[in-house]
Amino acid sequence: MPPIKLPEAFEARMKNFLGNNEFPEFVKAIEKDPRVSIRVNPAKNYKNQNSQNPVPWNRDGYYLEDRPSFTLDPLFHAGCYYVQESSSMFIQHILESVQVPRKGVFLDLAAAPGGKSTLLSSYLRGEGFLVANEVIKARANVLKENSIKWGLGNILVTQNDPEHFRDLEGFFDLVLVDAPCSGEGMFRKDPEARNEWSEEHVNLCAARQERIMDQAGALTKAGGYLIYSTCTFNEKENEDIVRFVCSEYAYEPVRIPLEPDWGIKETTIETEDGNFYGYRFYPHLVEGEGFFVTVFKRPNDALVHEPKKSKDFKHPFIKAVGKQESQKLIENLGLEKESSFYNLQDSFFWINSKYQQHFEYLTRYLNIKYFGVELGKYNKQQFIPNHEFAISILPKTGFETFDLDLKQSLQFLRKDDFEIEGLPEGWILVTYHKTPLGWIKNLGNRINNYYPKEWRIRMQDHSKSL
Ligand SMILES: C[S@@+](CC[C@H](N)C(=O)[O-])C[C@H]1O[C@@H](n2cnc3c(N)ncnc32)[C@H](O)[C@@H]1O
Repeated sequence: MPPIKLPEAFEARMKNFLGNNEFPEFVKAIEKDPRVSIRVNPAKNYKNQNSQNPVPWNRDGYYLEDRPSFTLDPLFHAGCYYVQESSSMFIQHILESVQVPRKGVFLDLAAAPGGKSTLLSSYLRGEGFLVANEVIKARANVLKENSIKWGLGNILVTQNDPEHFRDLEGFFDLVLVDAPCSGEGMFRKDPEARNEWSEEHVNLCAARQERIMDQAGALTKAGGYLIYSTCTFNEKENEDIVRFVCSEYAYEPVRIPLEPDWGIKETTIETEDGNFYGYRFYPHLVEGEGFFVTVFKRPNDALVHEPKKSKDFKHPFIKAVGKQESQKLIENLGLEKESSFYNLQDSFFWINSKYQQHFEYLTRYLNIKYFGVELGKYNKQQFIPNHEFAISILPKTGFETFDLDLKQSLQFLRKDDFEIEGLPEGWILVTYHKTPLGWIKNLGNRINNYYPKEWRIRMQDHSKSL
């Protein structure tokens, strides 16, 4: 099939922007196959086979030689890595070079499907807490699934319009807005995006980005950082939005160190408040897709919004678990002392006590889809563990484990029935290469498979996996 033609107006603008020498290189690169890359989850037990091809700006990122069948790799379902194009992984280089404190509360305002949220979650590790928000319901469900698979338990998934954050001015240590955009940088990876492009759509996106940034600009606390990114090339959605933010809010520029051989282009953006910096990723210069990112710092004398501590936590659905019952959970499940528990219906959820106050405060304002780790529930005296608990990085002491081979793992992930000789009776955590996949229960005469129905894999063909 002939490639989908690039929109004429887009071509004319890019030619003007890049110049006659560079433009043909850009077009040639767009017609090539995109480079597939993954970002490994450092909190999971994963032996990466691709360490010879690292992404230069992210120590967890690796290029693959071709596109394997991720669906048929159990470790993909176990959250051992995330398939993410490499330019987006630059966010980690920003966090590390600016040394953004890990102890904070971060917000990813436009988060689905969760590529950048899982990166932020790894950066925060056990120290900080992330609010991953997505306004569109179906996309928020995908974000929830990916947050659960990543497994660190430091994410609060919300489904809100940016406007709903208006009472949280000055609350967050870092706000990331990976804005919905016209997607010019995805013309290679997703050629259909070329058909959806028009000058009007660019203008529409720019107007929406202004609306989002008008809210987002207020949410960063004094000394905190605001990161704005898009996967598009035009200035209306990039540099002009940076100027808009500067016209609305007091921010300071942040310059990010680059290695010349990375091919990333720094642009200087003149604003009323001096020069800011944009980082542009072009497919003919970097091993990645089109991307733009800029970093702002909130002045130290700006607002700091501390969460107010209330004695009794009140929420229409979420209930705090009392001291005695919490102690029982800690002992029975072998969890750390610094654990706080909540009930949603009869299910128990875990969060790290370090961010209990922030979490409880946020529940007043936001529409919550998921938080921490859903552990399971008690049926009489018996604990019924949840899948979310199985694939989290929380310890699962006291449970039997059994390592499946590839065939058995795929049977488990398809939610098929299967038999294994010699298993003890009761709940068993099944693993693949020692990484948890989920629960089975051996009833003696049969084995029940507790893999979530809605996540089961349907692909039968056993072709090349990672
Ligand atoms: C570029 S995508 C985010 C990708 C994500 N950060 C990642 O790395 O996986 C932009 C997201 O913004 C959401 N969005 C659309 N309209 C929005 C709006 N008005 N306000 C906030 N987010 C919006 C889209 O549904 C989409 O999920």
